[in-house]
Amino acid sequence: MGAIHVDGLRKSYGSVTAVDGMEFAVDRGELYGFLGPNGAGKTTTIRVLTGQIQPDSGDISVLETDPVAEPIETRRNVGILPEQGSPPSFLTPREYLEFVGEVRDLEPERVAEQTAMWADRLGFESKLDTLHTDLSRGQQQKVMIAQAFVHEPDVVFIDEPLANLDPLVQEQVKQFLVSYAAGDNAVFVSTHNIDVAEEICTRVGIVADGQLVTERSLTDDDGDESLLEVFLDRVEGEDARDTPTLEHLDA
Ligand SMILES: Nc1ncnc2c1ncn2[C@@H]1O[C@H](COP(=O)(O)OP(=O)(O)OP(=O)(O)O)[C@@H](O)[C@H]1O
Repeated sequence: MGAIHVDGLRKSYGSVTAVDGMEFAVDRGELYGFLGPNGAGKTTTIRVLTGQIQPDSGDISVLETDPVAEPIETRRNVGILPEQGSPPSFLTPREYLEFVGEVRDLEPERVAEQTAMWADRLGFESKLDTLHTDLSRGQQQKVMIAQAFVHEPDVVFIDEPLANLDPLVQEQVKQFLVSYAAGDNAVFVSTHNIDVAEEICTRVGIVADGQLVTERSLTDDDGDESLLEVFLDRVEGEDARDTPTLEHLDA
């Protein structure tokens, strides 16, 4: 059984169909890239898989747990770095990571170790006791990365992992994600960044209009086309045909 399994997933918000028959599976050891344009249904899929919202239909499992029937158990097992998430403004990074450790039933010594390790790895030691409200957006993102991994989960869902980070930290985070997946964990990364996906992912699923339109292995020889070419062909090509041109406006 894979780490993540999705079959026939559907989710609408009123009259808007966000996810429309999504299907894929991710194994341990994979760094799976979920690549698609704005509004393709990536965040909605992650929110369903992490038990934050209920789907309309579909068979899904995460580490052999059903996120619909057991949302709390699912969230306990996984790490989540949400899109546009930020740590509570009224806590410091140290306090927030202690809180996360408590919620996740970690020993205080383990949390202290993890906090020191992450602060060192991402360079926020000097900010450990500063309120988040006084940290930059990038510094807050570093704390959010730390909270996703503090309990060393077997599956991690990450929405745009490199947003707001400087190039040096981006490199460190990319290398960390690659090594974390190689340690028999499943890392699921939603992104718009084709270059990053091509650089770090073992496999990529391209999403458009709430469906997986194609998948590509980046470890096996999977054709001559670059990921950008595959993306443009399968996604932008369709959008481009629908995009009104000046000639349409003149007509
Ligand atoms: N809470 C909501 N209420 C109504 N519609 C929503 C809601 N959340 C998302 N949608 C709609 O569902 C569709 C899919 O949105 P979703 O956020 O899953 O896409 P995405 O691929 O993550 O996009 P982006 O890359 O822009 O973050 C979009 O049309 C969006 O407008």
